[in-house]
Amino acid sequence: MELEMETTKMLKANAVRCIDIEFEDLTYQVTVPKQKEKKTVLKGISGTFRSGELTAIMGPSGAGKSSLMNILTGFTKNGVTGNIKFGSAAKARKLCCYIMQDDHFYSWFTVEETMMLAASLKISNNSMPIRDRKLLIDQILDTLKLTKTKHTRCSRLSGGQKKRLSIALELIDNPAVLFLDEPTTGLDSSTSFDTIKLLQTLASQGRTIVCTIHQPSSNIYSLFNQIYVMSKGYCSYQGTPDRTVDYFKSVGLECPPYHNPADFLLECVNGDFGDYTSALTEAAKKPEWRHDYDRSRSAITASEKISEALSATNGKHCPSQQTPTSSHIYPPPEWMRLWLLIGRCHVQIFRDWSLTHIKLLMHILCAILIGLLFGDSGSNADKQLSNFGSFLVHSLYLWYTTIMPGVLRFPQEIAIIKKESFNNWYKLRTYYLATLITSTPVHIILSSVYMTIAYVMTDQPLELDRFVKMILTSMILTVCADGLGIFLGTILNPVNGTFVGAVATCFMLIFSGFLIFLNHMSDFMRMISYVSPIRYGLENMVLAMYSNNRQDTICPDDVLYCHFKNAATVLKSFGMENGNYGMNLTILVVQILFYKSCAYFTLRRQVKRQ
Ligand SMILES: Nc1ncnc2c1ncn2[C@@H]1O[C@H](COP(=O)(O)OP(=O)(O)OP(=O)(O)O)[C@@H](O)[C@H]1O
Repeated sequence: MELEMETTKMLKANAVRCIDIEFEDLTYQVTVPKQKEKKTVLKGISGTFRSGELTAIMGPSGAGKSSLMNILTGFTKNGVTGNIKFGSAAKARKLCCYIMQDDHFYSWFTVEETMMLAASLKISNNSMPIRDRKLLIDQILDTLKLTKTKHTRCSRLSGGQKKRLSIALELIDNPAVLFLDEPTTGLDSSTSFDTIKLLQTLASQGRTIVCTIHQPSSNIYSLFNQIYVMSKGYCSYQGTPDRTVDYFKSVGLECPPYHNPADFLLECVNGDFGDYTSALTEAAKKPEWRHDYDRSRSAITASEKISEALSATNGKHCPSQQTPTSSHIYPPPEWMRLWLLIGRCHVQIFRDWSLTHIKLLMHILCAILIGLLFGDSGSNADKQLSNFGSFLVHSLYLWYTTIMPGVLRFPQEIAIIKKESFNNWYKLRTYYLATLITSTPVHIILSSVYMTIAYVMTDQPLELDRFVKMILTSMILTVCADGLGIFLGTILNPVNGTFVGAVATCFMLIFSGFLIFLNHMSDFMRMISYVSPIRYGLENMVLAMYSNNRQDTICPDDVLYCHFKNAATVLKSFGMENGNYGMNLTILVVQILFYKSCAYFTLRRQVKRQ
């Protein structure tokens, strides 16, 4: 009761727009590899999900429940025929939100912070000032019994609290239609009941709420307004829970006394009492079993009727589909969302100390270790070959420590990105840009710290232009590694991504011009080496140190002959005398743009995938 009152209070500020979903003769075909004929997943099903009602889609595994949800939410478009109508709304997709089975949040944020950010991403300052947004959040959290967890980090919430937070986040902009994929999975019976009761309350205020559910208990089953049963791609029943037993009796299936009708229903469509699929499919088409039988005979629209009923019984208001909403909530402009997402990424970087602090510490320690290992190789004419080796170590170290986290970045976040971009929190390109804007400075800082320490410790010439060129090369090479890493992360799973990343790095190393000098490669092999970013990085480090009239290095007194004393000799011996620093840098930048653009398109493909 208290729950209902609070929800009503919240919704006074934001009236719900009533949207009925009607679909007719919906067919969905998929191509199955190695099979000539297409597989028909949905076989001409029809139905209506009314606003103000809570509908459960039930059926055995493989019946087509998720396929139906994905089609209605707009996730699946290919292979679908039939008509789908979302009331009178032109842009139906924008009115729905989809709460997926698993609840994914950024673990470093508290419930309140997550809600506040979602509110800022969904509601512009002009349509609701920040003070009102805070009030709205408090009301939603109160309604969903999450007030006590306001300052708890999302990762520490229980399963039921996570589910309620998922719902709370989507309630911020008061969607007209909510789809939920198995909202009770993983919850105990009491929490499951509370969750469905909450959905029932939210539906009774005018929303259209549709969820898939497996084997609900009898008390949960009775909370639904409509049950839509699917079996083998057909609709086997669409009616109220209380008429289920009579319905199955009409086709000769008698429910034993004291048996949960939901269990009986599943046993029937599972074929436990024989194959009744065609009998049930035919019976389900009869209007008298449909839950909206009376309404379909009435002249007034369903929404108006619900609106009337709600006004009469609960005093709640549900505007007609033709009437605009009483309150206008506008999303903020995309640049504002970009700003907010940059803020979120920054907070995440600083709170996830493993991401930045450990990396920084490792870079410092490794630079010192490598510095100690190579000693005065930068100035000692007898150690110039080792100095060349140190450049390869720098290139490889920066490349490897960047590409691997890159491979893992998006797979970890894909579920959150999918959820947030699908539910219109932001456009994918805004999110992608925000991650690039925040991650690039981190790579620049980390590579500069590493290279500065290594440069000084290996006794390289203390000339500003050479130092700047060295730092610039290491920065660009690091950002390039990040580009390839995220590209691999968007096309491969983490296991394959790390494997392919490691193999690609090995080949880039082979073609870098150190293990086999560029002038020792055949023309064809040298052409392949032009693909390797490590080649350009290494060549640029060598050019930064040895080109532009570099003074001879010092040959120690105890060494008779130092072949690499002269910088020109070094360049000639390694086949880099014709190298062009600016050109190499440009090629690296082009590679960065290529990898990062490809990564965006592959990420978009992944996000759009079911
Ligand atoms: N893109 C696809 N390619 C091949 N088969 C598919 C595709 N999409 C769905 N199917 C097949 O269609 C059938 C229905 O799948 P769907 O996921 O909709 O079932 P479901 O009722 O949601 O099952 P569950 O309850 O186990 O999640 C399954 O046999 C599935 O393998």
